Amino acid sequence: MITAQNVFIGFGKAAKTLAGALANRGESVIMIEASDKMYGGTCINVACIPTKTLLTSSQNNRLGDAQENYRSAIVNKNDVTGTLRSSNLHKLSDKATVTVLNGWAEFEAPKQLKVTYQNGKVDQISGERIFINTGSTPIIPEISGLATSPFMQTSETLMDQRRLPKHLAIVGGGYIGLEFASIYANFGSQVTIIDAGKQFMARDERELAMAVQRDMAAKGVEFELNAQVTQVINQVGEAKIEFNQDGQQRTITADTILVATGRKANIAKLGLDKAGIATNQRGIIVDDHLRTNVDNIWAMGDVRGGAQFTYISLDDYRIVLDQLVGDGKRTLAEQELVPHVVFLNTPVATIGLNEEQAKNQQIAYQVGKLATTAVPKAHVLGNTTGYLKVLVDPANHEILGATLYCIEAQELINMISLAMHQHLPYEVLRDQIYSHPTMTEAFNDLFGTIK
Ligand SMILES: Cc1cc2nc3c(=O)[nH]c(=O)nc-3n(C[C@H](O)[C@H](O)[C@H](O)COP(=O)(O)OP(=O)(O)OC[C@H]3O[C@@H](n4cnc5c(N)ncnc54)[C@H](O)[C@@H]3O)c2cc1C
Ligand SMILES: NC(=O)c1ccc[n+]([C@@H]2O[C@H](COP(=O)([O-])OP(=O)(O)OC[C@H]3O[C@@H](n4cnc5c(N)ncnc54)[C@H](O)[C@@H]3O)[C@@H](O)[C@H]2O)c1
Repeated sequence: MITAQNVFIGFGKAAKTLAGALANRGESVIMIEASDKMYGGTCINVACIPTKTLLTSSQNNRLGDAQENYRSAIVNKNDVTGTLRSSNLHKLSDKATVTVLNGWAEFEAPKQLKVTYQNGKVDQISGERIFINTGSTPIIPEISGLATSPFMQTSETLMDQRRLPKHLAIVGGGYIGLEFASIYANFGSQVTIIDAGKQFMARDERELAMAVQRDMAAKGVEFELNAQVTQVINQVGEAKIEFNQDGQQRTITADTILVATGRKANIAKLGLDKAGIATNQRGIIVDDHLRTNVDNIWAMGDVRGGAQFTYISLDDYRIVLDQLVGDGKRTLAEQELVPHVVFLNTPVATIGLNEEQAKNQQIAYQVGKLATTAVPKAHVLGNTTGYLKVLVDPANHEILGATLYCIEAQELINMISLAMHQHLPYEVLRDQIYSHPTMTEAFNDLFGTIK
């Protein structure tokens, strides 16, 4: 039996950060990670970092042979993820009180785990505290011929292919679908998004959705909305994808199908029932402090069935650390107002209310709007697509929300988020002295348009 004060299942964002913090306090830590290709977790190995690395490469590689550009981008992406994987491992494994085990963990009892290594060897582990951070996996919809299709890929497997798809059909037009569509269209694939939803970017205001759809279409991305895929027929060299759309049966062919229809919490084969840990259809049930129903067992990150973002997993670490070494006041409530970013050629970043929601909910607001083309730095960067829009409260002048569709929106949104969390009147951002030329200085003019 190997024992430690703190045992972590899964090397995710929350786990690795909390493990490091507890080890720095001299506590003993066991980190159990199923795959030696996943040290550091999903984000750095197969999700956020590789996709954003590929997006950058796809934007830079406009000349030359498309297939060769793609192949070298994959090699570069592997270099980036390999470097981060190694540094993430060493950040923990080099600490005196940390043991990293490479095997599959499952519960045998509330405080007891079994770890099975690749060679079949098994260790028994016990911990005073156990933290579950096992992440999520792609949902593969039950569509005849899809799961067994040799043309089917997930976000993870597609990024390991060194052959550029000729025609990439993406089932699902959410975060992953849109980001991969941008990347692969830039590299030169023909891309078709097939989404079951009636509305494109249903969570966002129509003005934004229409602008994004128009701009992606201009880059060659095709959209099939309100489309229920009924069957995949696998042929030599390509698949036929049949779908129902507005009462009509339609078919397209593609040599690669990316399934991007959401991700589900990784709770299978964890032995949660042996520990008596309660789950629902979304994942492990936790309270506002991320405690499961079993004492001294927490669940953090995607596995707890909340919003699936790395920065949410990181904040989960803060909530748990605060209980262990602080005053325990931090809860999930702080995660209610967070930015969201879709990383496209022109990124989309939103926070709080959009104008449609304010209207529908009859919330009083004033609006400020600026076309990206009015921002000098956008010209310097060579991308003047889009607009910036903010809503403010007419009574106290605080910011109610922002929709930024412009180059560098992923950075700008964090300053708006800060102002919202600090309850600053919008005039603070309007009258700030910003360095020049930057995208941030757009706030002088943007908030100057409030009326
Ligand atoms: C393609 C893609 C792009 C994304 N882009 C972004 C983005 O730009 N920004 C953003 O904020 N979010 C993004 N996300 C979401 C983000 O990646 C996840 O929300 C985040 O990585 C979840 O981290 P986590 O802490 O829950 O655990 P993870 O990082 O998923 O770690 C879980 C770990 O547990 C291990 N594991 C599982 N079961 C066991 C077991 N029984 N025993 C031992 N180990 C186990 C797994 O191997 C894995 O390493 C993206 C996701 C995808 C798929
Ligand atoms: N930039 C980021 O922060 C980022 C990037 C990628 C992924 N992520 C995270 O990963 C999660 C998973 O991403 P995702 O894109 O897989 O999920 P998603 O929930 O964002 O989108 C899923 C899409 O698939 C569609 N869909 C569902 N079933 C379908 C079916 N049978 N046929 C056709 N369409 C179908 C839905 O209508 C929806 O548009 C995201 O929710 C997000 O939390 C974040």
